[in-house]
Amino acid sequence: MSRATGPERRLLAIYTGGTIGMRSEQGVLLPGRGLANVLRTLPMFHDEAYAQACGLPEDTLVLPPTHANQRVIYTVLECQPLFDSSDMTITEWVQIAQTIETHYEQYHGFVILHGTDTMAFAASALAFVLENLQKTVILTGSQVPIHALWSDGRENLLGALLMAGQYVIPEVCLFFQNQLFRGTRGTKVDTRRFAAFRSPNLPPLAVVGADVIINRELVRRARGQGRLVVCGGVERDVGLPRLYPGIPATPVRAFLQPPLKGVVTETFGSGNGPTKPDLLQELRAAAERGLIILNCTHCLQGSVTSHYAAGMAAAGAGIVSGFDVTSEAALAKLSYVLGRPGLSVDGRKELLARDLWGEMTLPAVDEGPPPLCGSTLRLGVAQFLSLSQESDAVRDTLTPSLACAAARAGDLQAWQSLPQWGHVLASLQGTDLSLEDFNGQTPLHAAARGGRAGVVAMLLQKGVNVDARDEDGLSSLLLAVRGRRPSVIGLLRAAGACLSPQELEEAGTELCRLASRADGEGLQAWWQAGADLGRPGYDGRSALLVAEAAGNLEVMRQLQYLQGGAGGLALVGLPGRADHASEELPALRLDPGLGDASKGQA
Ligand SMILES: NC(=O)C[C@H](N)C(=O)O
Repeated sequence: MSRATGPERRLLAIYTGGTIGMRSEQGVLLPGRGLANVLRTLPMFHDEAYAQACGLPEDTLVLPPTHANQRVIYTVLECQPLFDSSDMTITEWVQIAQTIETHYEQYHGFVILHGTDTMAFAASALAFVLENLQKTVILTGSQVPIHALWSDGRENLLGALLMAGQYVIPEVCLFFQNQLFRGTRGTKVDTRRFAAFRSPNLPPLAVVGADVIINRELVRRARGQGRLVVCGGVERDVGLPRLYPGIPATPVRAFLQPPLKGVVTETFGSGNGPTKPDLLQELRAAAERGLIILNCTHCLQGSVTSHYAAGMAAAGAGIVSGFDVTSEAALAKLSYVLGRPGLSVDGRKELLARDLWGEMTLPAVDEGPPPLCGSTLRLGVAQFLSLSQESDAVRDTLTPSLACAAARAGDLQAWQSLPQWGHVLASLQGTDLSLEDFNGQTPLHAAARGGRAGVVAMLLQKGVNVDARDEDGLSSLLLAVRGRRPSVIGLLRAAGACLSPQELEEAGTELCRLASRADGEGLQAWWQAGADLGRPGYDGRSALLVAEAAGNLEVMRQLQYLQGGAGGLALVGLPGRADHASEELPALRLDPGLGDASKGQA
């Protein structure tokens, strides 16, 4: 991810329909034409004086200048026909992808105005079919038409334009209510509220408040170097049945018949389904015919596992686990994988089981040796760096990044034991332990972010600057808070690290967001870092009020306790692990009815 430079950024806004541009006719909402004309009348969307001074064409609009005095110039391409997104299919999404392909070289980024009802399906489909994507693509829309007095459309569209105009995030994303989600991770969760989307299994890529906070570690690198390619050959004969308790075998058999080529089954809990022999027999028979079955859970959060005998694994090896993929992304992935030419059934299953574009989290496997030792490539680099004087310049360039990578992997000890790293180690242990990588991050940032308490302790002991800020002004403490790293937070605080006045001020809104999501661990991290949990968010409400409004009783109790209000609750550190171990400790948890002796450990 990088910040876009240059005074003018050109975007193509593809308007496909959806509530954002709808008009009411005889009491119902219908897609409305002429969105660009509406935008032209709104000063936040168009600076007429600038457009005239530059002689911009009629169909081209320009936003007022950004903070960095950049201009986002955008052209609205209105599709014909416009859709309520309930009528959109993969055919339309492939057409949108082709439109992007046609105009790819002319624009820095793309915004797609789309109905919210199927926006998560659309974002997922685009994410799979746009290969070698190196520019930002953002879908947005609204719950209320943009021309209404009280509408979320203006904020969503402006946010999407500003994000696509100012940042190169080479992914298909979904922007709603100040949050930028990975397109394959979003899902619509509310029919009316402005916060209509969530990304239950992946934090947002960016959150927009007074500042734009980018979760850099989540943003994927541009895929491929080549030209953008649209994979139009997607399979349309795919289905998404949801199992329910007592589902008879007959409708399942009927559903699985040809020409269907693949299904995403929405199963219970962690991927379980009924174990009735006749039902399992239907699934097995379909798998043997070559029908591909991708199993995902109907739960909003969490992953398919093989913990239960009732798991779909009982149906035989034919079923592929979708882990924590959303149903929307699973369906798009199935269409994409089945549409790939020249693959065997097993080849397709193998592809489905892989995380292709960040759509799912694979279970942690035994990580083996830490990433910085043992790899042939890295040993090769080490050898190269320790060669001779000619390599000094290269070594100096690479050392900061290597130091950060080592710190993040928690691997300094293993590193020390490798003689080839002598050169690098010497510079790391020399005068400048605060070596900055290309993002301005120091090894302390990297270790804090990775939860490497052992490395943090070592670096602090060697006297690194505890308050160093990276290029975005972020401190190691803030990274540890965001990553919920209690041991690291403890170490940094003990070394005198403090959140900056600005970080403290912004904490209010973040605390409210965590409270609304019942994220006790996140709240505790802020508290541990010294944030005032009573600080109000952007709308003047405190986290406690937000938790109350959301009915999050446990969080209310936690907040009351942490703010010193409630009795009878205690913070309990996990036994025997409260010291500064070399790895991050599990978060402290709240247990009712225990003494508060361990609070100090937090
Ligand atoms: N809010 C919306 O956009 C809903 C509308 N029915 C659509 O998906 O097109």
